[in-house]
Formats: sequence, structure tokens, C-alpha cells
Amino acid sequence: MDPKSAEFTADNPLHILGFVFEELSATRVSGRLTVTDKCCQPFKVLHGGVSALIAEGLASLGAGIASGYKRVAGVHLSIHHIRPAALGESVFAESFPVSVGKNIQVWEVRLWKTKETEKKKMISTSRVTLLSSLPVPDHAKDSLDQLKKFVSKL
Ligand SMILES: CC(C)(COP(=O)(O)OP(=O)(O)OC[C@H]1O[C@@H](n2cnc3c(N)ncnc32)[C@H](O)[C@@H]1OP(=O)(O)O)[C@@H](O)C(=O)NCCC(=O)NCCSC(=O)c1cc(O)c2ccccc2c1O
Repeated sequence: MDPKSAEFTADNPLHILGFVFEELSATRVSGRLTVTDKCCQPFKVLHGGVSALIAEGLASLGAGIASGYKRVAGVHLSIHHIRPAALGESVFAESFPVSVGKNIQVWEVRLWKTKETEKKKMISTSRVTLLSSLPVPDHAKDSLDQLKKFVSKL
């Protein structure tokens, strides 16, 4: 299965909202989302919790790969919502590591508006801190194996 396809479910909640991954590696994770009704708060603007969800998901996948496919656990997330993304707009999300330690990783996640006619405009910037030295439980081994296959294909 192509990681860029709508069927790829590296992260179930992101998949449900229509997020499509573009890159998955130890140094960069990215993807795109169209702002639909499912993602909006009452003013038809991207819900701040969805931006935080994207940050948590991208940072966790990246940290999992960077740790050599150990289990990761997010321990802190901070987010600044710089400008709104309106219903119908396209959002590009990118994430990269700030620090990769044996136990703790810190990842930066940035969301951008991507109108072709305009310069990219930042929607939010997040920092996610993760513990990345935990053993993988048996029930999660299959999904990590699946993730490994996708990463090696890219
Ligand atoms: C918070 C800001 C409006 C502050 O902007 P500031 O004045 O500091 O900066 P700028 O003037 O440079 O503007 C930057 C950028 O903000 C947009 N903007 C500014 N003013 C307005 C405005 N009056 N109305 C709409 N948008 C405005 C404008 O697009 C500017 O961009 P440019 O492209 O023109 O440069 C601003 O920082 C901001 O809008 N931040 C984003 C806030 C946001 O989207 N937060 C997340 C969603 S809120 C949420 O999640 C939420 C959840 C709920 O469950 C709710 C439930 C019930 C009610 C509300 C809920 C809710 O809001």
C-alpha cells in the first residue's frame, strides 16, 4: 500500500479526518489535510485540538522511527495558533527533530496554509516532547512492522 494513499492508517484519528502522509522518516514527517466540517470549531475554522492532534501524531511517528521502532509516549505538547485555517483550505504539516536522545526526543511541528497563489503562511507551531525508549507490547508489533515496511519503501 502506498503511504500517500487514503487507505494508509499510520494514525487512526488522523486517517478519520482525511490526513494523507507524504514523508515518513527519522528526520522528517509530513502530510496534507483539507479543512472539512469534521475538523472545524463552530466558527468554521480548523479546531485547535486538530492542529495539536496532527502535531502529536507526526512527532510520535518520527520519534518512533528515530528510536529504531521502540514504543514512544508523548509527555508534553505546546502549541501556538498563529492564524486560522478556514473550512475548505489546504493545510501542509511538517515535522522534524530538534533533539534525539536515548530516552527523550523533542520534535517541532509546523502547519502551513498552502494556497498556490500565495506565499506559505504559518497556521501553528508546536513542540512535542516524547519518551522514546519503551519496549513494544506484543499487541503493537504488527503495526510497527507495517510502519517499517512503509518507511523502507520511501
Ligand atoms: C489570535 C489572533 C487573532 C491574533 O492575531 P494578532 O492580532 O496577534 O496578529 P495579526 O494581526 O498579525 O494576525 C495574524 C493572523 O490572524 C488572523 N486574524 C487576525 N485578526 C483576526 C480576526 N479578527 N478574525 C479572524 N482572523 C484574524 C489573520 O488571518 C492574520 O493572518 P494574515 O494571513 O492576515 O497575516 C491570531 O493569532 C489568530 O487568528 N490565530 C489563530 C487562532 C485559531 O485559529 N485558534 C484555533 C482554533 S480555536 C478553537 O479551537 C475552538 C474550539 C472550540 O471547541 C470552540 C468552541 C466554541 C467556541 C469557540 C471554539 C474555538 O474557537
